[in-house]
Amino acid sequence: MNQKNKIITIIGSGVWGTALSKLVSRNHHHCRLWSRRSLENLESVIHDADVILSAVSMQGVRPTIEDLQSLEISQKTIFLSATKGLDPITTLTASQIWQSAFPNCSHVVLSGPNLSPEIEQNLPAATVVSSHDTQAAEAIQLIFSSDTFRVYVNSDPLGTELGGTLKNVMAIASGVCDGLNLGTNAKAALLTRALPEMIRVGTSRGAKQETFFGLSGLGDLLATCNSPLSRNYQVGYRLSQGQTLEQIITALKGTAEGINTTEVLLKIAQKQDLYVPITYQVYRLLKGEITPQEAVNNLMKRDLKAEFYE
Ligand SMILES: NC(=O)C1=CN([C@@H]2O[C@H](COP(=O)(O)OP(=O)(O)OC[C@H]3O[C@@H](n4cnc5c(N)ncnc54)[C@H](O)[C@@H]3O)[C@@H](O)[C@H]2O)C=CC1
Ligand SMILES: O=C(CO)COP(=O)(O)O
Repeated sequence: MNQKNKIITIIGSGVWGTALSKLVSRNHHHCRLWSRRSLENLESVIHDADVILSAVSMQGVRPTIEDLQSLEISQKTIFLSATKGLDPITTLTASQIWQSAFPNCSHVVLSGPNLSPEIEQNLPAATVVSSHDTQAAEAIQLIFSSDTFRVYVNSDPLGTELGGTLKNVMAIASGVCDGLNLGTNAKAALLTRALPEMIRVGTSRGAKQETFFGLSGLGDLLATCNSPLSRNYQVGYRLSQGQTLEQIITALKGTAEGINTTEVLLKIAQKQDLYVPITYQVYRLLKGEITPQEAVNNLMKRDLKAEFYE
C-alpha cells in the first residue's frame, strides 16, 4: 500500500476512536470518524477507505459487522481492530469475529499501553500492531508512527489482543488494591501473579507466551493497573470505597470492558480447567458475593504452593 494520504475510516467515536483519529490526522492522512449517531451514512464513509478501524466497545462489534456486511468492501481494505474485549457468547476476541466476517481481507490488531487521555495530550507512547499478514501490519505501523507514537509490529495477533483484554480484569483488582491502601508490596505481588494468570489463559487459546512479556501484555498491565485514568482501575477503586457496581457504571465516563471480560474469562477458565484465582475473586466481587477485603483475604489464604509450576 502506498503510504501517502491514506483514507482511514474509524468506526466508533468514543474516547479511543477520537484519540486514534487525532493520531491519523496529525500524520496527514485523511480520517473519517463515524459512529452510529453520525448523520453521514456508513456506506459513504467506508467508500474507498484504505483502512477500516473499529474502535467500538465489544458490545458494538457484532452490530457494526452486520451493518458493514450489507455493503461493498474491497478486498484491499485492511481491517484494524482496537477493541479490548471478549464476546460473551462465543468467547472470541473482536478481531477473531472480524476475521470470520470478512475472511478475504487482511486483519490487524492494535493494542498496547495507550490510555487515551495521554494519547490525546500527545505524550510519548508505544503500541503494537499485529497480524498474520506482515505487509498489512507494516502498512498500519507507517500510518500511525510519529515522534510521539512509536509503533512495533508482531505476528501474534491473538496474544496481542488477549494481553490488552485480560489485563482489564487485573486493573479492577489493582484499583481495589490501591483503594484499600494495601501498599506497594501487595501491588507488586498482584501484578506479578496477574501476568502468569493471563499467560495461562492466553497460551491455552493458542497465543504465544512471549507476546505477554511485550507492550501489549506486561506493558498494558503496568499502565492500566497503575493509573486512575483507567476506567477498569476506577471500577475496582470505587468498589473498594463502598460504591455499588450500578452506581459506578452510571458515573463512569466510557466503557470498562473488564466487567464483561471477567465473566467471559471465568467461563473459559472453568471450561478448560485453568487456575485463575485473581479473576475468580474479581468475579465474586463484581457479583456482590464478597467484599473487597474478603477478596484480599481469600487470595492470601489459599493453599501454599511453589512459585512456578506447570
Ligand atoms: N479509552 C482507552 O484508553 C482505550 C480503549 N480501548 C478499547 O477501545 C474500545 C472502545 O473504548 P472507548 O472508546 O474508551 O469506549 P467508549 O465507551 O468511549 O466508546 C464506545 C464506542 O462504541 C460504540 N458502541 C457501543 N455499543 C455499540 C453498538 N451496540 N453498536 C455500535 N456502536 C456501539 C459507541 O457508540 C462508542 O463510539 C474498548 O474495547 C476499549 O477497551 C483500547 C485502548 C485504549
Ligand atoms: O486499555 C487501556 C489502556 O491501554 C484503557 O484502559 P481502560 O479501558 O481501563 O480505561
